[in-house]
Formats: sequence, structure tokens, C-alpha cells
Amino acid sequence: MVCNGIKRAPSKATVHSLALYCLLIKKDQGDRRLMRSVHPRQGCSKRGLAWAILFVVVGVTSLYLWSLELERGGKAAARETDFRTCRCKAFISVDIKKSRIPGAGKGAFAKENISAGTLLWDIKCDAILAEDDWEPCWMIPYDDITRKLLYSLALPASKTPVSDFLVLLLLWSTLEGCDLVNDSCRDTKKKQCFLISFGPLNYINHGKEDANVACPSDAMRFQHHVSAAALVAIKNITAGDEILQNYQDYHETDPFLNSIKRKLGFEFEANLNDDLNPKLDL
Ligand SMILES: C[S@@+](CC[C@H](N)C(=O)[O-])C[C@H]1O[C@@H](n2cnc3c(N)ncnc32)[C@H](O)[C@@H]1O
Repeated sequence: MVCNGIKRAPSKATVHSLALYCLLIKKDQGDRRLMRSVHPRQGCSKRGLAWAILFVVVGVTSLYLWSLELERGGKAAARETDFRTCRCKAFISVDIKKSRIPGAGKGAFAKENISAGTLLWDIKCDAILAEDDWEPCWMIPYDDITRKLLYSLALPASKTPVSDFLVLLLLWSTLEGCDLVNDSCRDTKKKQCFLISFGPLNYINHGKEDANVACPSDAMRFQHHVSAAALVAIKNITAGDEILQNYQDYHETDPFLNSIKRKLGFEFEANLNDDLNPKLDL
């Protein structure tokens, strides 16, 4: 595309900008020629009007191009780690009742004996999805957009029913590696996603020495063909035992997330990592 000596490869945005630029220059030159033949006062008001129109056209077009740019950027960011609807399944049934841990709320209790190595829960996000009896669950990238959203939620001024709902989601989510095939549960250097599911195993509370379930070891994953986020029994569990997992197995050691949790009042989970992370001010 050539306009008054400007030559460019015609990308979509460039074509728009150049077409507008050509239009403006030609209009401006035309206007000036026109002005010479009219009365100065009349020319002045016409020129004012022309400039006003130009101003509006340039403004609107810039806004349009900017929004295109934002959309393109957003799509590129989303492509980096996608929001995914997956399928999750619990392979055991549990009773949900008051936890034996003081102040921990409700907990999940085994309904039957479970032997060490048994698969309790798994998630699949690949193309060939699990059977129909697997429940939908979601992976949300823990990226800049999510961080900004969390940051805005943590500000009291922006507290709304929607933010309350999101806070609830945060309580019911765990931070995992996004790659459920190649990551391991403890690999904090990889990209991270919130895993959101609403199954009964979400009632599993935190325990350290008394933890009886965990993410699978590499050997177990190979044996069971399960995801990095799956849950397996690491001890024999007797019917009636409370099921406990060491929350520090997960990625919830991120300083920013901990500072957000503290702000939102999730003292327990934020304090889990006190020894690992300094207290941050937002
Ligand atoms: C995924 S939920 C587990 C279910 C939860 N107990 C309930 O009643 O909804 C995680 C929350 O449970 C509580 N929790 C889990 N383990 C705990 C523990 N060992 N001591 C105190 N609170 C605990 C914390 O409030 C934590 O944020």
C-alpha cells in the first residue's frame, strides 16, 4: 500500500491505520485547497468542523484498533495456558461430618476399609475424556489475569456477591501444576492452575504425620495411568477414619497467593506456609 511515499507490508491493523492516514492527509490537503477560495471567517468554522470530525474519527478508530490489540493479546495469553473443562471422579464414597481436628469444620471419613495404594480420586483433561460418570471440573490458569482478579477481590472496596462467590471458589480450589501429564504434584517451578471440583473429597482436611492420602508417586502414576493431581491412599485406612492429606504437597506455597489468602481471612492456609514465605503487603 502506497500513500504519499509511505510503503508498508499490509498487515490487517496497518491497512486500517494507513487507509485512515491516507484519508486524513488527502482530506486535509483538499480542505486547504478549498479554504483558499472561501471567506476567512467561513473557512475558519469549516476548518474547525473538519478538525472536530477528524478528531472523532481518529479517536474512535484508535479505540477500535486498541480493543483489537487487547483482544489479540488476551487470546495469546489464554493460549499460553488454557482454561479447561475436565472430568473428575472419586472412586470411594465418604461420610461428610464434623472433623476430629478442632476448628477445622467438616471432614471426609472413609465408609469402608481402603488399602494402601488404592486410587481415591483422579482428573482427566485430555481429548479423549473420561466416561459419563466422571463429573465436570475445571483448570483455571494462575496467570496475571487471575492474579489481578484475586488482588481486586482482596480489596474491601470491591466486595460484592460475585466476589464472595469467587472467594468460595478459591476455598474449594487447589493450586496444581497445569500439566497433569508431565508435572508432579510438588513441582512448583511449572505453570500453575487452580483445579476446581465440587466432589466430596474436597472435604479432606490437612494433616502431616497423620496424612493417609497423597498425590501419587511417579511409580504409582505409571502403574495406574493417573494424573499428577490424583489422590491415592498412602496407608491402610480403616472404615470410620478421617481422610487427611498434607496440604503442603500442593503448590499453595506461592507468596502472592498466601498474602491474598491472608487478606481474605484464610488464615489457616496462609499460615501453613509461614515458615516458607515472608508476610507480604499488597
Ligand atoms: C478444602 S477445605 C476442607 C473442608 C473444610 N473443613 C470444610 O468444612 O469445608 C479446607 C479448609 O478446611 C480447614 N482446615 C483443613 N485442615 C485443617 C486443619 N488441620 N486445621 C484447621 N483447619 C483446617 C481450613 O479452613 C481450610 O481452609
